[in-house]
Amino acid sequence: MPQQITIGLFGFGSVGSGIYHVLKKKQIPRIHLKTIVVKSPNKPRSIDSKNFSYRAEDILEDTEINVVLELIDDAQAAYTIVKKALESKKHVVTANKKMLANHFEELVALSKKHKVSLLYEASVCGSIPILRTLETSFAYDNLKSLKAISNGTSNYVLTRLFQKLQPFKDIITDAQKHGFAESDPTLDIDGWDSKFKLIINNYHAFGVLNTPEEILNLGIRHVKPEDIEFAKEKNFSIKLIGHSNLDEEGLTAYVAPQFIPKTEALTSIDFENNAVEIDAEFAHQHLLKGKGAGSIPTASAVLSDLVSLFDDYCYGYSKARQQSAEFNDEKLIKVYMSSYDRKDLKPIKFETEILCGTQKHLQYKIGKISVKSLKQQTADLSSELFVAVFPD
Ligand SMILES: NC(=O)C1=CN([C@@H]2O[C@H](COP(=O)(O)OP(=O)(O)OC[C@H]3O[C@@H](n4cnc5c(N)ncnc54)[C@H](OP(=O)(O)O)[C@@H]3O)[C@@H](O)[C@H]2O)C=CC1
Ligand SMILES: N[C@@H](CC=O)C(=O)O
Repeated sequence: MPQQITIGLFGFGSVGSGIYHVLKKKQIPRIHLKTIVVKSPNKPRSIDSKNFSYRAEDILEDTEINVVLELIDDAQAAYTIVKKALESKKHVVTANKKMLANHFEELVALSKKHKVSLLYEASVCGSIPILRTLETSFAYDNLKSLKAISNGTSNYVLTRLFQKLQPFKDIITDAQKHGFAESDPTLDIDGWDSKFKLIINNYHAFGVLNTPEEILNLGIRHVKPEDIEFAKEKNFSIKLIGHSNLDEEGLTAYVAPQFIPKTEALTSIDFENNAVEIDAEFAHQHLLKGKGAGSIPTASAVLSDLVSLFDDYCYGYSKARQQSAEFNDEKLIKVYMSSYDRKDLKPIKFETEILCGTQKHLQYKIGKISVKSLKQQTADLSSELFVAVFPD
């Protein structure tokens, strides 16, 4: 158990500055923030520039620093930092889901080899303690499904679009101002960020480790006013969902917008809030909800990881040890797709076509298709097709 936590912090953006202020406010005994490393020497800062260094070695080669907080927006640079930190036997707390999803196995193995903790609660659903909950409360229950609204930016955009018609890019600008969006917001709106989070969730919930390449991610970029009108008329909301379902045929997992009946709890999750709906064999249904993005709420998850180091906390990965579920993308799902141009609907071939229709100038069709086929058929689409999962 470390007697003293001496922190080296990488990044002073939305999350990095958040944890700085939280630590300053809490003044926790035996926790000392020693060094902050950022990238750009000439950037205006909210605190004195003498607080900053620009050399990673100032943290990585400082033997007094025993904990690295990795809170930067560059997944490749983060990988290099985290790898070196673990190899130097420093504990790591990170919020970087893109880095984790791409290097999961290697980094977890490194942390075990060097007997240090690698914690990342903030990487999935901001302030919601989902990973700790899966690890502790559901470690020996059998999870049947996990549905997550895990991207605050997309949920913020959809909430605003359902409130009133407004330009998509103006809402993204607001999400950036609030510090919710990734530096590259296409990660948010095209479902990549949700996919990285789904990969992390799946490992803790089902013991299945997917690669980013094998998971379908569809986003909300092409949602149109008529799609929203259609949803409202039918008493649905539209949410971007990371959906994982385990049955005797294996684990089906994908990220896509979904039409959700207004009677379901997930429809009430608005703005940057996130939620995770779990269905487990013994515990039945649970819903965790809370702020999924933003400076201070995300910092709270970083803080909880940090203080847990006093108890030598590290993840047990019990599901990975217990289960050997196979990933299965052959499952058929019911899908809605729409475009102003009927030609855009043609290239996607359903297994079974159920319905074709129009909503003002919008053409749509609904049918059944396997997750695998949908992934293959939407891979190189250049059209403005909006695709969403439709309830059975
Ligand atoms: N924003 C949010 O709500 C959430 C973000 N996350 C994750 O947290 C991480 C940080 O996000 P966020 O705070 O929003 O990002 P920001 O863009 O607000 O800040 C990024 C920070 O990283 C620094 N940085 C970038 N590259 C380097 C480098 N090579 N060495 C040192 N510092 C570097 C930047 O330095 P400089 O200031 O000099 O430009 C900046 O301070 C990301 O992985 C993100 O996905 C997770 C949950 C929620
Ligand atoms: N960009 C992300 C930040 C938190 O992970 C989001 O919008 O959810």
